[in-house]
Amino acid sequence: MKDARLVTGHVSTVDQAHAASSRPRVFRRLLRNPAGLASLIFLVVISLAAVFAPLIMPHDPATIDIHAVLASPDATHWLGTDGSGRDVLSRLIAGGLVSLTAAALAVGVAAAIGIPSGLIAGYYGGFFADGATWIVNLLMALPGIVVLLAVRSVLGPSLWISMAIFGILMSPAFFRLVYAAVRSARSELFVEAAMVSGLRDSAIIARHVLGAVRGPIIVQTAILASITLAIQAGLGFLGFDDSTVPSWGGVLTDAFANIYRQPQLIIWPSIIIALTSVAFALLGNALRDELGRTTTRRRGAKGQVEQTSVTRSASLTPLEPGVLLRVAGLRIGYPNSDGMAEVVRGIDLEITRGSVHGLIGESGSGKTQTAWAILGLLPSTARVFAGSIQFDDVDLLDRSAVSGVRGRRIAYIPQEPISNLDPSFTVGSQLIEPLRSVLRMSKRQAIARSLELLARVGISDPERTFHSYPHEISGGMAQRVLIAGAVASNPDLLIADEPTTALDVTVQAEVLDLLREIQQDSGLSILLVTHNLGVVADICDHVSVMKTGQIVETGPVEQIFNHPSHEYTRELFGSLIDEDDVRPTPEPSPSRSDLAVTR
Ligand SMILES: Nc1ncnc2c1ncn2[C@@H]1O[C@H](COP(=O)(O)OP(=O)(O)OP(=O)(O)O)[C@@H](O)[C@H]1O
Repeated sequence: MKDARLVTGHVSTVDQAHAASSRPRVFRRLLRNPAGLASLIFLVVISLAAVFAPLIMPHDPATIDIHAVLASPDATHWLGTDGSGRDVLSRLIAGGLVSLTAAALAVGVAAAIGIPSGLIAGYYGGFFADGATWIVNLLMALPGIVVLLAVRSVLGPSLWISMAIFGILMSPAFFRLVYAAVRSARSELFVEAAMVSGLRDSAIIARHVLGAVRGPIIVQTAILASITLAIQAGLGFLGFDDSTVPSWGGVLTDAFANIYRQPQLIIWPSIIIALTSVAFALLGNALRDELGRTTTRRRGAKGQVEQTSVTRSASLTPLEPGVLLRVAGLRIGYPNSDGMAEVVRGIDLEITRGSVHGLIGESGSGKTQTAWAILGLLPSTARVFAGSIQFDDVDLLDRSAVSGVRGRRIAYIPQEPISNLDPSFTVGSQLIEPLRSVLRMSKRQAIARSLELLARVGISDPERTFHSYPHEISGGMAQRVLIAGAVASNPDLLIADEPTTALDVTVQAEVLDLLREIQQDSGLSILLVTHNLGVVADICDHVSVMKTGQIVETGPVEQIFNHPSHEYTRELFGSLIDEDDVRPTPEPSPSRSDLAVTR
């Protein structure tokens, strides 16, 4: 069952990663897509004609010729003349600039409002999201045409004002799309990993979240441009635009007015508007085909993790010498229909400097909740209603304090290595990112440090791994990469949550050896969350046994293994006999003989 889950997850991630890695080739693939290529060529030609209109128009589009009113197409006026004797071809060419600019204005206004608000609301949630959603619902409920009529009666007929208002009315389309995509991207493990690595929210949004919504935004823009062009022509027909400025809508209006006297006039603006709208829609579809695979991202195995809203409840006292982390009387709960479901029920835990402390217990016993509480990354719905977490002299229940040490003095190694790497970026790019923004290294320094770290975690070809995408490396290598990233800042405490669960048995052994070697070389402390007594026996100095939110037994590994005092611990030992995933004794690996993390 566990294997099936892992295999499924791996395939999914690889597929996405593969799609993501080919993003730079999206444009080339678009050119190979017949509909994409045709629509792109058409739109480029139309845009160039609009921009260079003064050079290619055969007549002045505003010149009225009362001797040639509603003339049929001939050698002088290729598409005939309108009701005022103006050259239709020239007016269509000149109107292209107005119509395309007006469409761009509406889409630009919609994007400028909808995208940032969707990003902020999706990423932070809370009051802003509630308020923004309320406004969006209001905008969607407004009858657009009535609003435009009201604006016209107050400000007069102006295509630009009408399109700007129309842009505001269309902004919910962007908001809802971006909001949903960001909520989804927000729960990706690689976004959580970026938070744990200490990156600022703005950097996470710009790099990981915006990347996830970029595809849908491009597609939505193309579709809205198509709609806006049609609407713009309709507005002209209803008399919302300025009749002195040539536009496709204006030409269409004139053609309708003279439909019985010169029916062919209706053909030209209709064709150009329809073709341009279709070209935008086809381009959007082609882009969606190329980018679509990268937009549906797999949700992480853990629940959605947000900045925790915790309540401090205990004052801190100095830690005894040698103690690095002290958790005292910690209680965590989640509101439910019965009041509060307590998932961590008053635990005490001490981690001494330079030791490996195992936190073991059955699934659901509260191990991960304890680890996330230490990292300050509990879900927003979690309530810490008693206790304290003190790391050196830092109160980890203080949000601003914990973000100051997370990614610097406290690092984290997750359970599913591949899912914790963003498939859109190379390994190297993800390693240098926190080094640059958290440790303020120059790009050159960060690259050198990353290569050095990759070598030190036993990767035989650091240069190649550095330039690889996550789907191009194995799970074991990905975990080594994450370990390299975690120890990059020379942390004092490393929290490893089931770091070997997603790996096969031989790789598990290698990763455990690596962790132990790094710990011994650098003297950092490790809190190792696991459900595997074999892992505890392998590398832990101390162990705390958790059951239903409580620590039932704690002490040196030898003591607990030789003289387990709690019945539950004895049961765990009983089950160990049945376990088939106890690691074999590893062969010494020459590639890691030179492991040493510089401090
Ligand atoms: N967001 C949440 N809302 C409500 N309950 C939650 C939430 N997250 C976790 N829990 C509950 O908290 C309890 C402890 O979960 P936790 O993830 O810490 O268990 P665990 O010991 O790490 O288990 P595992 O080894 O399976 O990861 C579980 O009963 C779980 O259902």
